[in-house]
Amino acid sequence: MDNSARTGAEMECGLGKSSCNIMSNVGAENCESEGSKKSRVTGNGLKSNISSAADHVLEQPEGKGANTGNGASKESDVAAKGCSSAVPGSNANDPNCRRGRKVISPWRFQIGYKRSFSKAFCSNGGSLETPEYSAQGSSTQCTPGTRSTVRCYASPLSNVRVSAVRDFSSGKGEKETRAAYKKVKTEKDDDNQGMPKNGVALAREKVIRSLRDFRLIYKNLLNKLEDKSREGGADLQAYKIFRDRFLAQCNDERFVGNVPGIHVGDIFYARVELCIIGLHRPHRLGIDHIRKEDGTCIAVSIVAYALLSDVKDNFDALVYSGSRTATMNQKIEGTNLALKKSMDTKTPVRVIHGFTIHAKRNSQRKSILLYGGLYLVEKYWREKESEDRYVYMFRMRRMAGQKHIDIEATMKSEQAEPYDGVIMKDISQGLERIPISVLNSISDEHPMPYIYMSRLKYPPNYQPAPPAGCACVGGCSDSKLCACVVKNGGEIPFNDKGCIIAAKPLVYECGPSCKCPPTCHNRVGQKGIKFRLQVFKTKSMGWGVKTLNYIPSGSFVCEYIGEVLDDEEAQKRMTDEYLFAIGHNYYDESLWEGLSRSIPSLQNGPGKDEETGFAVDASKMGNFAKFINHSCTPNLYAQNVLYDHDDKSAPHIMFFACEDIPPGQELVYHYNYAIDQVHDENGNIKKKKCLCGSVECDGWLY
Ligand SMILES: C[S@@+](CC[C@H](N)C(=O)[O-])C[C@H]1O[C@@H](n2cnc3c(N)ncnc32)[C@H](O)[C@@H]1O
Repeated sequence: MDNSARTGAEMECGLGKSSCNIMSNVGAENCESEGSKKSRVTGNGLKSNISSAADHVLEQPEGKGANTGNGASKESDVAAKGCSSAVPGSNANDPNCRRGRKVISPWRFQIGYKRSFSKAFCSNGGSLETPEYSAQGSSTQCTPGTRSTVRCYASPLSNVRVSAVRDFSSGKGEKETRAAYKKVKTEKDDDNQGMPKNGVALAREKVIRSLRDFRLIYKNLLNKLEDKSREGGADLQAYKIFRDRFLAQCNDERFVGNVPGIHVGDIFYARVELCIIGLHRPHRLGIDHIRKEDGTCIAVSIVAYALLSDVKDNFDALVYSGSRTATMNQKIEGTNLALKKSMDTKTPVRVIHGFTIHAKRNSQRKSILLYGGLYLVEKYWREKESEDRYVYMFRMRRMAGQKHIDIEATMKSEQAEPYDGVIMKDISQGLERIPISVLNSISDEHPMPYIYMSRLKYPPNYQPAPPAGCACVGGCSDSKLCACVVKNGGEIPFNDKGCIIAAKPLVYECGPSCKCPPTCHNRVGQKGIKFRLQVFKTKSMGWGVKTLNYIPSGSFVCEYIGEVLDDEEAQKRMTDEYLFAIGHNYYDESLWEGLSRSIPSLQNGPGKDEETGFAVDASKMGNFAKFINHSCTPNLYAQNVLYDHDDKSAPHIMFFACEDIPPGQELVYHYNYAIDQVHDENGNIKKKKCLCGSVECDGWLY
């Protein structure tokens, strides 16, 4: 069945026309469990017939393009013949020739040592409060020697004009700038000041991290100032807090040419952002310069404000009016002289285009700063501006050979506000403790419909024995009298803030058989989500999940929910994007090396239980965790947890934060696919490029 046909069938079900249409998609067991079906009226008044109290069919809003399905599946799949040759003894019918499954393992950077989340890495001691980003708070954290003062440039504003230059598009200009650009590249080795590749990636990561930290501080500050009519200068205040707090991240180095880590086409939202990353250091002046050893000054960057239409029409060629005071005639001195020197020495000048756009939804004005790349000053002249006032004009041309910038497309994505495009208020339709909204600010696509469940669905004949619970009527503590503490190797695995103390092959939470109260701090993952999370459309990896709250390291984030399938059934499934292999890896030395393994039930090696394999399939039924993407530098890790049964072959997969995660950050874990071990239904090795963009990316998802 193709995707569009499938969408049609599920919509019919969602509209309550036929409860059985969906069966062709979600498996016959739904039809069989008719007796347990509940009819639910969903948020928008549509009805869905569902197979358990915890299930929801997600409706497809009319006319929306869900038939494109999982955007991720369109990405770079490369199939290579070779199951039978590359993997010895394997072919499509060989049980070793498996399709893709993620496996549970701790965050890989923990391997080799015990990482205590709540003590060493939870900067907030597990507090759910976002760390305080205030000037006062941070100044006490810095010794005077490490603090620096904020540079405030109270100099007169430079006035900039961008206009079309009639004789400017000749081939000659382009040839000259191309040659000059080549020369710069050769002299500097590359666009990144001759840095090695890894250094470039690190520089990029530093830029991204700095901007993220600054924006968080700025946003918090603006929220606090809201009642006080948004005092001016909040950007500078935020900058001061940022510098106090993250001095090491500030780039005070002065560069001629491109600044490592900053790409042509990058967008910024405040002048101080340019200072932070070292693209243009003066906060107000339009021209930045450096002093050479011989004492002469050359200009290295300018900020050129203009109307959006002018920027669109004259991106490659602009006329910049020099720096001046409001009343005086301009002179060739100071930064104007520096710009002239750049012309004389053919020194490339970074140009940052500044303009204003209007957000689509509320027409609010938004200032944008766009890094346009390197330009050469070609010519300057004196021009009469009014009766008794003269200004200097500098004609600049973009050096050829640089990345093309599609201004229209850039503006379109910028016009969509970050919180524009919430297309579903709650994908869980009330099944989670906190609604999970869905945001798509880049297209009108909706997630592929699926049955929402907040609890695992076990195979019909699966009936594990209930666990022997503890008898701690008054609550559990680290005592040998608590059966659950003993099962955990002598300690409760969580601190009193509910943060996991260390990754372990297996964690036993207290469960329904225990006598302790629901407030027992050995009940964490079973209580469900406690942070505001959002499913969102990513630029290149289909859907993803991000947090809207600050998540302290070690916190429980969510469980991976889907249908629990035995291995045989899992092998039959055609889609494996959402398959999670469980219960297989307690004894894998490479995964748990150095981590606490003192779990009594694991001491005697694999038992019969663990030989039976299970997988959780979230393709047709599951929660929002199915949308969490992979990253080679994850901020979540998957933890085996047992609480409602004792069967180690089918543990719950619970995600915990392995670092403090700021609001707005995408949630990601390491899928741990074995490279070249994923096969399609014909036995061919399947390969997929990893698009996580991390500095330490391994290159391949599988
Ligand atoms: C469990 S799904 C994650 C949600 C998925 N993005 C979606 O839209 O439904 C796993 C699939 O997402 C895509 N994906 C996740 N992380 C990725 C990454 N780092 N690079 C490339 N593709 C990724 C791949 O297509 C992968 O098979």
